[in-house]
Amino acid sequence: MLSVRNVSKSFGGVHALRDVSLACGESEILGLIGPNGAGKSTLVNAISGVLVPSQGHIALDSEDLTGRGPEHAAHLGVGRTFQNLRLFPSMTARQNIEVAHITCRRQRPAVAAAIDVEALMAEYGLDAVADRPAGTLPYGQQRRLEIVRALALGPKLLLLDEPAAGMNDYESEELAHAVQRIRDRTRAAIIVIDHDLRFIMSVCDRICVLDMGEVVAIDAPAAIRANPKVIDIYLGQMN
Ligand SMILES: Nc1ncnc2c1ncn2[C@@H]1O[C@H](COP(=O)(O)OP(=O)(O)OP(=O)(O)O)[C@@H](O)[C@H]1O
Repeated sequence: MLSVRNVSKSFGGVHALRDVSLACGESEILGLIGPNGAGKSTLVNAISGVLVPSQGHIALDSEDLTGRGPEHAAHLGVGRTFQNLRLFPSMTARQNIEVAHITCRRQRPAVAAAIDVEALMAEYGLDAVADRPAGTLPYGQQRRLEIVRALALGPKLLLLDEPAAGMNDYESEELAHAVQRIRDRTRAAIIVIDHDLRFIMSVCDRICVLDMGEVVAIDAPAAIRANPKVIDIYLGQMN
């Protein structure tokens, strides 16, 4: 279980996160929404060790993640995708995935043994392009490759930063099913950031709304839709 306790982060005079607390349990899909600049990416960066919080604590099960760096987070089973893709472009698709699988094998060999990299690539339609450099693949395949790479880490916690960006309705519906399948199979805790409210409402068990670095509400999708503060922020976009 992920626990974020009283986390704040400032960049100079900008308070990107103010006293944020939340939890995400095994097999839970938690959405993270909020207007541009609300602090969503900052929170995910703090959880994945990319940023050191100015205050507060982050833990996965009993292991402290606070400011320990992205490698430490990966070793503990925090997998993530990025808003702007961050694959190793000159390595092949398979090599990108193997790097994550090796990390898992080193730290959690039993988990790694249960992951079949070839089967994962086939499931996500990447088997035919496994030997092509990642940077030469079409955008949609690169997005799927990032997800497969995160899965090859055997994540206990999976962070998906705008996975539906640039997708049409059909693709985002497929993605919603894929994310739920991942949860059912891996029992990972999953945090999803996205601006596509329909996607978020359909895929998440609970949703956390951030605004100006603060948690406005954390609740089930139906309650979020009916929350006056949230409606105010989204100016009627909820329905
Ligand atoms: N490295 C940085 N240096 C200075 N300010 C930053 C930095 N990263 C984020 N900020 C600021 O912190 C605030 C929160 O930004 P953040 O990117 O976390 O928001 P977001 O909710 O992810 O927004 P978006 O939906 O546009 O991606 C913004 O005011 C942003 O300008």
